[in-house]
Amino acid sequence: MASFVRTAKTTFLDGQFPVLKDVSFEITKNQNWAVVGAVGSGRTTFLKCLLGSYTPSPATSFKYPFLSGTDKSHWQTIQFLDFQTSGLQRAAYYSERYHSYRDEREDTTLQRWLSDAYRGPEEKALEKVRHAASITRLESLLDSSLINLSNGQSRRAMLAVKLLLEPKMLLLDEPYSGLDVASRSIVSDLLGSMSDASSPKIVLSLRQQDEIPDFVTHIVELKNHEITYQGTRDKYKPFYNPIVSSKPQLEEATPPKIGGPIVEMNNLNCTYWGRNVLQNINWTIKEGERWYLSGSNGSGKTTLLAFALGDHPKLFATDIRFFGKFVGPGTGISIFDIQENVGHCSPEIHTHFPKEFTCREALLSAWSTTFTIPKETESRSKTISKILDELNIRKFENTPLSQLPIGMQRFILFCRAIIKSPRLLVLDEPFQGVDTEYMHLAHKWLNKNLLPSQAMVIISHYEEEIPACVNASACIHQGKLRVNT
Ligand SMILES: Nc1ncnc2c1ncn2[C@@H]1O[C@H](COP(=O)(O)OP(=O)(O)OP(=O)(O)O)[C@@H](O)[C@H]1O
Repeated sequence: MASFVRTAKTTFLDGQFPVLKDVSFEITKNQNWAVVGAVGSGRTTFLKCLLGSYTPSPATSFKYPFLSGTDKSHWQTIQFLDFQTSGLQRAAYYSERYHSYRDEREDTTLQRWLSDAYRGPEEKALEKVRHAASITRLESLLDSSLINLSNGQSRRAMLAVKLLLEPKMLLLDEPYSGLDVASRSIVSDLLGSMSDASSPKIVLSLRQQDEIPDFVTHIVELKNHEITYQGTRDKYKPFYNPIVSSKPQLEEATPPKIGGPIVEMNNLNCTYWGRNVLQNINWTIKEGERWYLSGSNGSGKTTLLAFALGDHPKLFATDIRFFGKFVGPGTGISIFDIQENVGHCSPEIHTHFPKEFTCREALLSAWSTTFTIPKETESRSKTISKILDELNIRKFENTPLSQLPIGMQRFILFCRAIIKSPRLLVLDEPFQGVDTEYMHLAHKWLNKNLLPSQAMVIISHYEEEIPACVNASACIHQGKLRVNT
C-alpha cells in the first residue's frame, strides 16, 4: 500500500498565519508515529495538519497517497479525537451526574449514543456497537446514561465512537491521560494491533513525560511549533533535561500539623441502580493530612469526593460531618459554609468552566461559589498577583482560557483551587494534560506553601503526579476504602 501522508517542504497556514513551516514528513504502512512535546509545543496543530485542517503551501506539496484511486476524501477517512470537544453529552451542571433520577426523554444511554454514531448498514449496527464497546471494555456500561460515566469511562466511550466510524487513519491527542494503569495497557495493545494492521493507522500525541507505548516505531518531537526531531524511536533522545523531570522534594516544606477532623464519614454507602459504588466507608480527613486517593477508572473516587465536598445529593441521608457539624439548619453547617472552605479542581469542573474567562477572571472566580466573576478587592488583587508570579502564569493574565492549550487551562484551574488557601483542597486529576515543567512548579508550590493545618486530597492515575507533601493514602477497590497507614 502507498503511504498515508506525504509532505515535502510544506508550510501549513491558518488563514495567512503559518502554524508549521517547512515540514517534510511521510507515514508509511509499517510505521507507527507518536508526536511528542510540551504543552503549547504544537502537537495538536501537527495532528490537525495531518487531518487537513490547515492550508498547505505549496498546495501540491501535501498528499494523501492512500486515497489515490479511491472516491473517498480525507474528511471521510481520517478521524481526529482530542477527548475534549467530541460531543459526549455532559451534565447541565457539574454535580448533576450524581443524581440517580433523570428524565428518560432527555437521557442518552451509551448504547444509544454509539448506535447513533454508527454509519454502516443497519442490520450490522448492534454487532458493531457491541464490538466497539467490548474492545474498549465498556460492555457492562451499555445501559448507563452517558453523563454518569466516570472520566476514564467517558474517554474510552469517545474512542469507541471513533472506531465505529471505521476510519483509515485515526489521530489521537493524548489518549492515555485520565486512564488507569490497566486501561492504559489495554488501550495501548488495542491501538498497537490496529495500527500495525493499518486498520486504522494510528498517530498519537504524547506529553514529554508520558511513557512511549511499545508499538510506536517513529517519533516527531516539537518545540515552539518547530520540529526538533523526526525519525526512528531508537535514535530519539528527548530534548528535556532528565534532572528537571525528577519530582521536587520536600526541601523548604513547612511541616503539617495534624489537627481536628475536617470531614468525617461514617458507614457511607452509595448505590446506583442496585450497584454498590461505595460501601460502608469510614473515612476522616483531618487538618494537616494530605491524602493520595487511588483506585481504577469507575471505582468511585470522584463520587466519594462529591460527598467530601458537600456536593452529593445523597448527603442529607448520610452520616457525614463537616468541621464537626452535620449539614442542616439550626446548629448545623450550610452547604455554602462548606463551599467557602474548600478549593476544588477536576476534569468535570474543566468541562463546565466558562472558557471565555481570562486567566485573571478565572482566578478571581475562586471567590464566588458559582462560575461567575465577583468584585475585585485590593486583597484579592494582591493574592492573584502573587499566584500569577509564583506559578509563572503572568504571561496569560489577560488571555481567555479558550485560547490556551487544554493542559494550561487545567493548570489555571489548579491555581484557582489553591488561591484562597482553603481548609480542604481537593485536586481530582489536576495535572491531566499538564506538562512536567508546570506540574513540578505546582508540586514545589504545594510542598512549600500549604498551611500546616490545610488538608488536601489528590487523585491521579500517575504516581509521578503525586507531590512529595502527601502524608496519607487510601485506595478504593470494589466499593471499599482501604486506608494505608
Ligand atoms: N448518577 C449515577 N448513576 C449511575 N451510575 C453512576 C452515577 N454516577 C456515577 N456512576 C457510576 O459510579 C462509578 C464511579 O464513578 P466515579 O466517577 O466516582 O469513578 P472514578 O473512580 O472517579 O473514575 P475515573 O478514574 O474514571 O475518574 C462509575 O461506574 C460510574 O459509571
